Amino acid sequence: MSRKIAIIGGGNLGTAIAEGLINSGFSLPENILITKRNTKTLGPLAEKGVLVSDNNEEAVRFADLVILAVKPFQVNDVLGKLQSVFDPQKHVLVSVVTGISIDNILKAVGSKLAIIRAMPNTAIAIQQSMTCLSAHEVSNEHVSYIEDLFNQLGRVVWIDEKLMDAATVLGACGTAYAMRYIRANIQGGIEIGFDAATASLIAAQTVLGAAELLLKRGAHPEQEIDKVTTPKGCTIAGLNEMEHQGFSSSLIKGIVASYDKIQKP
Ligand SMILES: NC(=O)C1=CN([C@@H]2O[C@H](COP(=O)(O)OP(=O)(O)OC[C@H]3O[C@@H](n4cnc5c(N)ncnc54)[C@H](O)[C@@H]3O)[C@@H](O)[C@H]2O)C=CC1
Ligand SMILES: O=C(O)[C@@H]1CCC=N1
Repeated sequence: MSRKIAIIGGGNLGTAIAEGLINSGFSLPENILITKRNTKTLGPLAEKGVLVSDNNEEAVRFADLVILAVKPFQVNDVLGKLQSVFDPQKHVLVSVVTGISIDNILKAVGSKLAIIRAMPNTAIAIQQSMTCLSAHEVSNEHVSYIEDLFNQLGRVVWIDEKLMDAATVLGACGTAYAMRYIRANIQGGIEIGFDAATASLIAAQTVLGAAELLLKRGAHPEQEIDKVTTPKGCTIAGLNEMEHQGFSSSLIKGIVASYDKIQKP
C-alpha cells in the first residue's frame, strides 16, 4: 500500500492527527491531504506542506487511506456524496467518529470497503495518544498498516467494537477530565503560594510521573498511593478530605454521564 492519507474533517482531532503523522515522520506532509469546508484555519498545516482542500472527492481520489474525522451527524451526508469515489480494491477507511458503528458506515458508503474504527485522543498531535482500534473482516495487511500508524502516534489496544463508546469516554474524553484535574491542582497550588506558571509545571509533571509509574510498573494505583501516604501525614489527610467531598464518586458519575450521552444522544 502506498502512503497517501486523506483526512476528511480538519477540526480539532483531524488537525491533531495530521500534526502527529508529520511530527512522527510516519508521513511526509505532501502525502497528507486534509479537507474542511472553510480551509482558512488549516493555514498552519498548509505552511508545513500538507495539502489542503474543501473537496472531499479530490481527497479520496488522492489517498488510499481515508481518515474520517467529522461530527457524527455529518457522516451520512459526507459519505453519501463519496459513494462513487470509494474503491474497495484501493481504499481503507478509518473512522474516528464517535458513536457511529462499522455497520452504519458500511451502509453510508454503500460498498464493501475495509473499515476500521479508531478512537484516539488529542495527544495524538504529540505522539502520546491512547488509541483504541476495532475492525471486522479487514485484511491482515490493513490491520498491520493501521496498527503501525497509530503505534507511532502513541499506544494502541484492539477492542471489541461494542466497547467503542466506553473507549471514547475513558480514552478520548479522558484528556479533558485529566486537564480539569490538573487545573484544580493549579488552582490549589496558587492558593498555597505558587505563581501560576510554577504551579502548572509542578501539577503537570507530577501527573505525568504518576502515570508513568503505573505504565512502567503495571502496578495498581493504590500500591503507589500506599508509598506516598505517611501514617498521620498530610497526604492521607488531603486524600480523605477529597473523598469526603465526593472525589472518586464524582469522577465515576461523570464517566457514566458521558457514556450515557453517547448511548442516548
Ligand atoms: N476532539 C476530540 O478529542 C475527539 C473527537 N472525536 C470524534 O472525532 C470527530 C471530530 O471531532 P472534532 O475534531 O473534535 O470536531 P470538529 O468540529 O473540531 O471537527 C470536525 C470538522 O469537520 C469539518 N467538516 C464538516 N463538514 C465537512 C465536510 N462536508 N467536509 C469536510 N469537512 C467537514 C468541520 O468544519 C470541522 O472542522 C467527531 O466525530 C468526534 O466525536 C473522537 C475522539 C476524540
Ligand atoms: O465530546 C465529544 O463528543 C467528543 C468525543 C470524544 C471527545 N470529544
